[in-house]
Amino acid sequence: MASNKKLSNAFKVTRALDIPDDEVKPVLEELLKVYDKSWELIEAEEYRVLIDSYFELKESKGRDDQNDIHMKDDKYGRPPKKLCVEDKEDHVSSTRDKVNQNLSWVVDDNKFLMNDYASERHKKVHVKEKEKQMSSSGDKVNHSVALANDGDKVHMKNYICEKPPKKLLPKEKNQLCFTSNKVSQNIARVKDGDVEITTSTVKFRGPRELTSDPNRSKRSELPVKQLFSKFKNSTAETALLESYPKHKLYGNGPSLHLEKKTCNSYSREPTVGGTEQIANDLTKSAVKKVGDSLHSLGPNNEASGSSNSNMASRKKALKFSNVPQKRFIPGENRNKHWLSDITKGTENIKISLVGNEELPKFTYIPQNIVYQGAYVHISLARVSDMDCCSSCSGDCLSSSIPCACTSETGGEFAYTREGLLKDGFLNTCILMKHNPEDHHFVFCQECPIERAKNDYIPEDCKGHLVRKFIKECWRKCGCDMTCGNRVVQRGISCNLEVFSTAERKGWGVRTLKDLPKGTFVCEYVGEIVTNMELYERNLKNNGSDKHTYPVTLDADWGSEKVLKDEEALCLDATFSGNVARFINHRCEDANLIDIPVEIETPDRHYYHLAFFTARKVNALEELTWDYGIDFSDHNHPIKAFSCLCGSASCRDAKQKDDSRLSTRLIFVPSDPKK
Ligand SMILES: C[S@@+](CC[C@H](N)C(=O)[O-])C[C@H]1O[C@@H](n2cnc3c(N)ncnc32)[C@H](O)[C@@H]1O
Repeated sequence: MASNKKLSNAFKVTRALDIPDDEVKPVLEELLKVYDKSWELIEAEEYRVLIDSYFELKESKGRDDQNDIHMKDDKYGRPPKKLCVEDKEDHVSSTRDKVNQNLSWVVDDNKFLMNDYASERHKKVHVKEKEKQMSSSGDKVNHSVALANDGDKVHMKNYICEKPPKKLLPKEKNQLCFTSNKVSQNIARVKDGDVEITTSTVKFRGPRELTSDPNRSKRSELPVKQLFSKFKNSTAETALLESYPKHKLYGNGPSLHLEKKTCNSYSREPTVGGTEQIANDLTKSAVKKVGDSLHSLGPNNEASGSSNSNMASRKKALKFSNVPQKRFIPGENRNKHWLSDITKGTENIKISLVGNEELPKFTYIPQNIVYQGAYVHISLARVSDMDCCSSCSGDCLSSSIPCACTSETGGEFAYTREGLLKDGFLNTCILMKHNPEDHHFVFCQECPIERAKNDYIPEDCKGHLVRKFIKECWRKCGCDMTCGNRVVQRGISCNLEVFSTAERKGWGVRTLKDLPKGTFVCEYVGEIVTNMELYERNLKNNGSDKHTYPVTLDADWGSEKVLKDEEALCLDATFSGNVARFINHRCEDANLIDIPVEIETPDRHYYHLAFFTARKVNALEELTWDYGIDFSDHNHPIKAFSCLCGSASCRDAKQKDDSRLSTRLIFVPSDPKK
């Protein structure tokens, strides 16, 4: 359908609700930006997102207007008396642990200590008592951030007024206020003694897209003054976002992540790493030492020396890093969630989450990580010359002679030049998984699974499916990262979304674009635990978790007689994992297949488990894989869920039918007449 037609269809719906076209248009534009021009998501559920977004916008404007009126009531043009500390906490609070991000300045022995619990940074600046006042200037300002001190506390203030005050009034000094979704930015500098302080007045309009400006990190080098003059016509966020080094936004600290919002002026929850982070950094860059009085910062921007408050804030920060940044959810359905990037910037690509399930509680990790007892030994010395292609260069796939890394796949690369898994290889994997023959199973002499259940008299091994491996080039190979035999290690490149499934399976994953057969989607990432550790986790959990997230890396278990505990490994994404932890199960005809991939180590106790499309998958289709569950195994340590996959070959439905049938056969009363 042409866009015009789509536009007029959308207007038809909104007009029916008496919403003028010109008010709908900007909302639509933003949604299209966020959804990468995908109309399907906007059209879904009778334009639900559009309508919700519109009303949310309206609601937030209403709130803003009220704020403005409140401000104007003050005939002295002073900042409001009570500026919603509660609001701030409310907005910043995370949905998971109710941890709030707090940004405040505390005077500690005549020093300013900036506490930023989310980024775990502390700065101490010596300032004389009289230097604790900050003023801002600027005529067209209606939102200010300033510092106020009272007794032993100095707070960051944020208020709205037509002109920022020259001097903070004593009564206002105890107010901590840090909310806003609007207005403009102004930075003014006050020099007193040897300390130069910049105050900022901020106009928040919702963050911009952050990824595309290559000059951003260069700009971040600009001194504050230059920065300000460069951006004096922009909003604070624009200025900061544009000047902010990307690694700081998307770097190690998940909470440093800034996000794009659907609409400029949606009721803005001052978000974790959003508004606060900006103001934090504004202020950090703003407080500039001219003499010797500034405390030196450690390598991680931490103030040298530690204190109890440092420890406390560090603890809070650690807790906080697990928490997904909650975003607005438009409209009446307050249970609906939207996160623009669950990966917190750790993947190549953002992965959004939308839906009304309880928000997931886990830490996003883009790569597997050893929990405790697992033996994963990665070293170049263990990669023999036979196991790599050190004489190759550039892209191994461009050479007419297959390199040593193809030995695992019969002297042929597993991937095509287009980066897809070759049909032949893929079809064999699918066949082996779904129609395994007897010789596709191996049996361990002493199975780690049975051993974990009973150390003394383990039962016989139930068998493990023999798997075909892909082997990718790696560090000891002569080729580079563009090599066509390095697909999984380059990470996710598909546009994925976590969403709530209609079938009550909880969260699921869907693709936002069509995917051809053989596309690498993502790997299953989690904590690398030993089979024994997993067993103990399951015992502790006692089946109370609604959803479970472990996979066993048993593709090579049969090749060794007895595996040590630390070599029998599993991946558990319950507490830490990547997007794959949301992929639901489908019996037999799932559209993804999991394939073992050898990358860093030739020993097969540890390998990667990668998902490839088993057929062409259409945009918005849910992605599924067959967990390989035996629904009739009631002795399994993890109780199988009741399968809602809806597949015609659903094994759970089949075994339930079978058992119903056998029950009926037993209990059907015999006909007395016969
Ligand atoms: C790896 S998680 C998948 C993501 C999960 N739906 C969530 O909300 O986090 C596996 C859990 O999802 C649910 N699940 C997955 N596939 C299912 C299916 N076909 N039918 C019912 N529940 C399913 C089960 O609770 C299972 O323990």
